[in-house]
Amino acid sequence: MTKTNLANATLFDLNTGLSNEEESVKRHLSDMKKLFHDTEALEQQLDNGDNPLIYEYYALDLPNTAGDIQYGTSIVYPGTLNGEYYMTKGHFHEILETGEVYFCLSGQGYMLMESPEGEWEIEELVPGRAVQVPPRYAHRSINTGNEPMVTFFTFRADAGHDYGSIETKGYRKLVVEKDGKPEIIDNPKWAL
Ligand SMILES: O=P(O)(O)OC[C@H]1O[C@](O)(CO)[C@@H](O)[C@@H]1O
Ligand SMILES: [Fe+2]
Repeated sequence: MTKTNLANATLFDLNTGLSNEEESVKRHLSDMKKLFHDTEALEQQLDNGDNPLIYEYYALDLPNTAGDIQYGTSIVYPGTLNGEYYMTKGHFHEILETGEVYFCLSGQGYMLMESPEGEWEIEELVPGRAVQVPPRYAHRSINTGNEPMVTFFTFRADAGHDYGSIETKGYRKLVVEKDGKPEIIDNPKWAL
């Protein structure tokens, strides 16, 4: 029997979601310019020299042939921009028929999902809850709590990321704070 060297393992902190072994990808407010609906409030905050870290995640350097699986953690920090909760950019996969699983380790929020045809889904993320994103659905995680929201994700490693329509049009739905609680509203800026 030959011992191969193909397996991969990474240690993540169960509370923070962070790993000392790898460098995370960090997205600050300045990376989210067209993604929050109140672009004026965003520019104002940046002009005031306030550029908070909105989220970070791991894009591990793993093999990505068909059959390989990518995995990592994602950490969305708490906060709002004029009522819109901090969130990830969100994306489709280049291989559109790709599903993905997120398992919430800590914090609370939602996974907002949308197909190219405009069907949408939303699932709550709380510690211990696993959410399967269906194939073809763009997905964005949204932190509606007061603590960092940590998820573990896994999906086919060759799927790629497609930000095209998200960066130009956004999502059809937004999750905003209303009377201290999350509310789903239509994106006033979304247009065909
Ligand atoms: O592409 P976004 O919206 O910045 O989010 C990145 C997240 O999605 C993933 O790409 C998984 O599809 C992770 O790497 C990460 O958690
Ligand atoms: Fe994804």
